[in-house]
Amino acid sequence: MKQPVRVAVTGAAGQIGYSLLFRIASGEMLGKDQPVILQMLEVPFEKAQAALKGVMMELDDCAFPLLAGMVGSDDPNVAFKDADYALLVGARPRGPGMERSDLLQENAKIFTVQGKALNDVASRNVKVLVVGNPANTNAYIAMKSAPDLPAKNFTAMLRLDHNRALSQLASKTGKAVADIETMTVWGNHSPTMYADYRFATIAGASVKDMINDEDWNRTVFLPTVGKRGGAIIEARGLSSAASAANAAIDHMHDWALGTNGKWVTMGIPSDGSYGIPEGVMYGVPVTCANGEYTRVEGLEIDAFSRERMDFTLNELLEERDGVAHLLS
Ligand SMILES: NC(=O)c1ccc[n+]([C@@H]2O[C@H](COP(=O)([O-])OP(=O)(O)OC[C@H]3O[C@@H](n4cnc5c(N)ncnc54)[C@H](O)[C@@H]3O)[C@@H](O)[C@H]2O)c1
Ligand SMILES: O=C(O)C[C@H](O)C(=O)O
Repeated sequence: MKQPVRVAVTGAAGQIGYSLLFRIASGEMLGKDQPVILQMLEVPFEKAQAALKGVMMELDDCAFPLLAGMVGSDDPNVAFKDADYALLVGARPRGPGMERSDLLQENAKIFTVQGKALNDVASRNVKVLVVGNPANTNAYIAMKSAPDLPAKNFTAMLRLDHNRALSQLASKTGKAVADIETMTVWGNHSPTMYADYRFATIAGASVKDMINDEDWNRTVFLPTVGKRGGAIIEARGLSSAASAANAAIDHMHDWALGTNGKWVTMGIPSDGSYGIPEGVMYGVPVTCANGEYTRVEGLEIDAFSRERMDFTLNELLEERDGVAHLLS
């Protein structure tokens, strides 16, 4: 049996937490041979702490063979202690009619505190995934607040957008989701994201040629994928939870266990390639192996793609400027 690893999850009593924790404890994230210790963080309010206790009681009641221990806390220094993985979910979610920028200031403060705590107490190899919105900028803030940890350890979740794009393409082409390869989503997890199927293939054939409808790409596909989060909020009255938890599982699973050469999308700090300034937390195609991600390099960027990639970049640069005062 492997030694247990420590998985910290913030916002553990929230909607996404409720869809996420049981799957981590059952081995869906890190493998059916990997014991885990769950270290769960919630806000220091009676209602949230009581709800967290209830979640922990239910985790107990599942008698998961891989659940080697549990910690519930309102202190980031306890929840992140020696953490090997940290899923930063806890944040205020967007309600109907709200844009992510409305949440920026409020949530930014959370991620300076949590970045510092990760810096102080987490494993030096901790893999951090930020889910709480605005995810890219929150990940950027956490990374900047943790100067002693490698910047590459901090990532933002674009996987839900990636999965949404796959489903739309499967439906359009009448093919199976599992058969679609080399799809990506560039930029910010927001409606400005650029879901790009120019390189995507199904059984070696080009998806772009198969669809052969640039108007559909621009007027149906891109807005559908980009605004899907808002559409779900309108329909449910709450932001996506099970699909978001599923994407978080996919992201961490692939980062830890590898993608066998398959492309997935991760928000990672830019190295300056594709004209994205260094350090910006930007969605790009990656492959994963041996616990590391590697950016897919050298893709051709045409004029339309450049425009879309710069548009989402500019939003990220504005968000970055909006939180600069918290990082000085
Ligand atoms: N990146 C994505 O693709 C994606 C997708 C869906 C939702 N989200 C975001 O995920 C976040 C969580 O969504 P949810 O539906 O679970 O919300 P929720 O309100 O149901 O749960 C959030 C939980 O976080 C807790 N929390 C708030 N601040 C905290 C802090 N400082 N430390 C620890 N816990 C804290 C709250 O008490 C609450 O229990 C939101 O920001 C939402 O917008 C991101
Ligand atoms: O848009 C939101 O706030 C919810 C979430 O980010 C989503 O994409 O479903």
